[in-house]
Amino acid sequence: MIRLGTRRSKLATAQATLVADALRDLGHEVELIPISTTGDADKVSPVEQIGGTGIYVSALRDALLAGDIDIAVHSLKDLPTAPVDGLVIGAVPVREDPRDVLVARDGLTLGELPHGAVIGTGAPRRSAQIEALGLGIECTGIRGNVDTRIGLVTDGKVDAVVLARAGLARLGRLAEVTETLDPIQMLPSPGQGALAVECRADDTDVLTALAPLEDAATRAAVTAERQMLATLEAGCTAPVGALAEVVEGEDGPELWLRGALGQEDGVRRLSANGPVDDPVALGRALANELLERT
Ligand SMILES: NCc1[nH]cc(CCC(=O)O)c1CC(=O)O
Repeated sequence: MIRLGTRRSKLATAQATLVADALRDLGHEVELIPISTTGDADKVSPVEQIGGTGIYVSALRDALLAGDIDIAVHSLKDLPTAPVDGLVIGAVPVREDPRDVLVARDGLTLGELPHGAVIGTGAPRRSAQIEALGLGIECTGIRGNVDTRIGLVTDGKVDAVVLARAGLARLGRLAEVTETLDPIQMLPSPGQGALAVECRADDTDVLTALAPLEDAATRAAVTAERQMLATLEAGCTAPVGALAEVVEGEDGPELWLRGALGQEDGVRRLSANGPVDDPVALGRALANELLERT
């Protein structure tokens, strides 16, 4: 029996169920164990104020280390980049669409929103990239789950919200999307759309069970994105967008990484290519290039 720990939100439960079903298809018995996190208990305070995105994962990690659960399913973008002693990401399954989407009133796109329109988003990465478009669109901080955020548009509290396409896909709510944002304008959060299945580093049975869920291309991409973030975090606190993809280069597959760094006077964007088997070097190099030009 594999005990799978999950947050209680609809999205977390949907993601946990995806992993549980994949493991059951492989012949394993899986039990879902819901766990409450600080991020779920306080849905009002800005995430930065109550400890950053790590608030969503620390309770799950504690349960893993205590042996109360065997695996934890996280949205990779919510997982802090610092490794935890005794834990590893046992599998990174194939990624959903990593892009952000707009859910706007009256079916509007970003380009159709009027000057002075208000977009609800609590993510500095999203507001920095929207403001850099120079459209006179304002961003206002919001929190809450996907239902709450879409409800703000339906109730006329904001003109639009920006959400991860992957979350809406997993909740069966893609019909609400009014525009999928091109990464040229809106680079997603490092790891967005990907899941991390975390387990104890010495749990060989579980590591063996998780191996078939692994997608090598997704692992390479998110490793580059997260290394870029980790290197930038050491050098600044500005908002970061990143997206890596395995593309067909002249000499076979290579990794293409795009990065965005929010600055006071706009958003700096750069990209770089590198070998698929060294995503860490690529992420570090692009981060250093972004920092050098700061
Ligand atoms: N910050 C919360 C969060 N964490 C993961 C997702 C969506 C799923 C994903 O990106 O994998 C979301 C919601 C959102 O940003 O719209």
